[in-house]
Amino acid sequence: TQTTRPQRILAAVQKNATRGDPRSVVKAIDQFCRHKEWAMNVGDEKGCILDSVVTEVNPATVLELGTYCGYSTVRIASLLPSHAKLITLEFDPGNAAIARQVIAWAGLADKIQLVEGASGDWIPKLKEKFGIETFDLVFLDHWKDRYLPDTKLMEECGLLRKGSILLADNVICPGTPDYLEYIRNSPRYKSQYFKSHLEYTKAEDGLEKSVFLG
Ligand SMILES: CNc1ncnc2c1ncn2[C@@H]1O[C@H](/C=C/CNC(=O)c2cc(-c3ccc(F)cc3)cc(O)c2O)[C@@H](O)[C@H]1O
Ligand SMILES: [Mg+2]
Repeated sequence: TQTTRPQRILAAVQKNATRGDPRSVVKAIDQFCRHKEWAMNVGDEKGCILDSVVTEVNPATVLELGTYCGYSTVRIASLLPSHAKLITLEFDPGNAAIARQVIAWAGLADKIQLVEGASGDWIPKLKEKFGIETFDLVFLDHWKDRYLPDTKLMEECGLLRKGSILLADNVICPGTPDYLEYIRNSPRYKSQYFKSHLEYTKAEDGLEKSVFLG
């Protein structure tokens, strides 16, 4: 019977990556997606920008919206300080199951809390459920038409503090026009665009980094 793309990505990790070595997991997925089968991971080029932001922010608390196969989850968690926590939300059970195994292979399960559910349902519960005050860094990479409503929801739920960083993937391709318009014109954010390319292609894409001003 036919496997799914996430299942094929996991197989590539288990075949080519070293258990407990997050960078080898990242490399195995990038090799597979560049040479065998494209997939919507943030990828190696935008991944380097993600790495630099994570390193600069050195966050104690991270929220990721849209785990998919766990590529960016592993990439971010591999750079976090020992006490730091990453919560990642994924509502597709199949994708969540694959991501858990990718995260386990990387040896990062103790740093990552994968919550199987929809961002709209879970954002209002994160404080009480996980004892989170605010997030130092949020990585947005889920359905593109949900970036704006979920950002407003995070504001309303008091999950952002002065200095919290939002990093959004795909602001050009597929594009998040309503989010960009809001975040670039709001007096409550200072934004910066990092021009790059759509993962594993020559098409333009980029990341938008926004600081919440309180
Ligand atoms: C809405 N609330 C939500 N709560 C929890 N999880 C959610 C979610 N929305 C989506 N998800 C999950 O995130 C993932 C979805 C990601 C959506 N990403 C994209 O559509 C995307 C798409 C492209 C893309 C670009 C060009 C192209 F030709 C085709 C695709 C590139 C990317 O980098 C992308 O991130 C899935 O695993 C889905 O189940
Ligand atoms: Mg993306």
